[in-house]
Amino acid sequence: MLQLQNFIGGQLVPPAADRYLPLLEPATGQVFGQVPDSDAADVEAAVQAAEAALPAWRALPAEERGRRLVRLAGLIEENLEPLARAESQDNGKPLRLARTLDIPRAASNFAFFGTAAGHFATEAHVQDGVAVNYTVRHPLGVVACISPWNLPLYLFTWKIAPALAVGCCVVAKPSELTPYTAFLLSELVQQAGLPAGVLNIVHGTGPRAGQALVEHPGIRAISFTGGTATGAHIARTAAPQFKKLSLELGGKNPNLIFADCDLADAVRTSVRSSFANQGQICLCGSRIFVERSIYEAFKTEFLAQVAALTVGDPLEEATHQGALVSEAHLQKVLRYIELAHEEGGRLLAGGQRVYLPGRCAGGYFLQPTVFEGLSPDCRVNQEEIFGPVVTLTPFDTEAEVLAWANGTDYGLSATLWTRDLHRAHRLAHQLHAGVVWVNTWLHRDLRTPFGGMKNSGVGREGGLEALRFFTEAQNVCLKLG
Ligand SMILES: NC(=O)C1=CN([C@@H]2O[C@H](COP(=O)(O)OP(=O)(O)OC[C@H]3O[C@@H](n4cnc5c(N)ncnc54)[C@H](O)[C@@H]3O)[C@@H](O)[C@H]2O)C=CC1
Ligand SMILES: O=C(O)/C=C/C=C(\O)C(=O)O
Repeated sequence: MLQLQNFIGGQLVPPAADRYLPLLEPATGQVFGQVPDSDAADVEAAVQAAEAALPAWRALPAEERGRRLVRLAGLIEENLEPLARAESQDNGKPLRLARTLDIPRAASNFAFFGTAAGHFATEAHVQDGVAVNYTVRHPLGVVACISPWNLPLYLFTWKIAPALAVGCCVVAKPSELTPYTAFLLSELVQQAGLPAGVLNIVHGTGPRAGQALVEHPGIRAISFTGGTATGAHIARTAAPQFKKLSLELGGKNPNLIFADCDLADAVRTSVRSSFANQGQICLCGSRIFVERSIYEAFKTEFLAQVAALTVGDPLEEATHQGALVSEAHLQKVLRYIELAHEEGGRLLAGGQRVYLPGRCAGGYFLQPTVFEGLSPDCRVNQEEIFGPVVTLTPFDTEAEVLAWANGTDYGLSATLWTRDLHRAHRLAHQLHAGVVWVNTWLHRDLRTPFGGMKNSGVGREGGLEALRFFTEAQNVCLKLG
């Protein structure tokens, strides 16, 4: 049986306590491997390896660090198929999605930040004739990157790449539910010529390995993506040690669909933003507000396209909807479906667990689910479900829909559908969302600031924001004359 290992000091090593957790395939419910159940001893070894590697890594010219990261991007591209298969097996997502989105984006993350390393510049502030101040950005040192299960390699690399690019050494922990591609990355890291200890990967649970990592005094910064409750817990642990924090948390994202939109595009893209990756992307639009004059037309076409989504074996090319990540997560989403009924929602589509025949008989499948008739302030419209469940609500005025869109504790992303440019800008600036898409969704440019307002997070990832996050700014003031 497949047995994953930690990657510490350039070596694949078993966990110190020799304890393992089962690794389940969500599409079948079957165990297909074991993942280390690491603890504080493994974290200690990883931090020590990172500290030992730090002086040489930070001293390398940025272009040279960048070259190694670009090489790693190339190796990921060369291994697209095995990585995509591993991601699909581990997470339950359609193989097609892993092949076209997750793994290519993991390669882009390294290529982008590898290249960015050589373009990263600092500021100078000249006080005419008096002094010149210039900023030096020192790598923070050893940092922790903790990532979730929904986009495993995509988000794991999104954090690691900028940290390595600026000269930090990393101890990274992927989700214990989806560690397979991070393990495969260990092998590619060696081939890319990253020196031993520059990137260390410790597998295990949040409460044991994750907590030990967050608490470790040698860790100078934590970049975390995951649930809001976990983010709050990490912040409470890290704050007394004055660790720098980047928290990318949950969302309850609105789609605002105006009557003057391109309806066909709005429907097609809203189906994707509702159900891509089984609705398990923090950016998925789960509250769909439609201007009343086109509500029925939108609903009819939306439901027709939802009915055409195939829930099936993630390995099949025809599958649109794979399995949810775990039985526990499926049960959580099913409880929200019950709650939607209790809160007075009318079920328009789905609502049931799917039992597939054959290989996938034990898998965690759910129909794409649509409700209408729920008030904007009910729990289903307020809490992050993180699954294939969306609500439709008609609106009458811009002010009304803006209040509803902003009326949650979250503020990650929002999608506007309108041909009126004035309205698009007016509303975009008033939306409490770190990312606003107009007439598109999940259109990513890796240079842009990425992150959420309110309970959706602290700080921004992407481009210069990420490079700056992993550095300590120092001002040097030189008196002139
Ligand atoms: N980006 C997002 O928006 C995500 C949101 N979620 C939401 O969070 C809910 C809970 O999902 P979980 O799998 O429990 O996500 P989680 O937020 O607990 O897990 C994310 C990562 O944090 C680690 N972790 C957990 N506790 C930790 C701790 N005390 N210290 C350090 N690391 C820790 C986990 O091992 C994993 O690597 C989901 O139902 C979903 O609503 C989950 C994943 C991603
Ligand atoms: O950076 C992106 O393109 C997407 C990020 C998605 C998440 O952070 C998430 O789903 O948790």
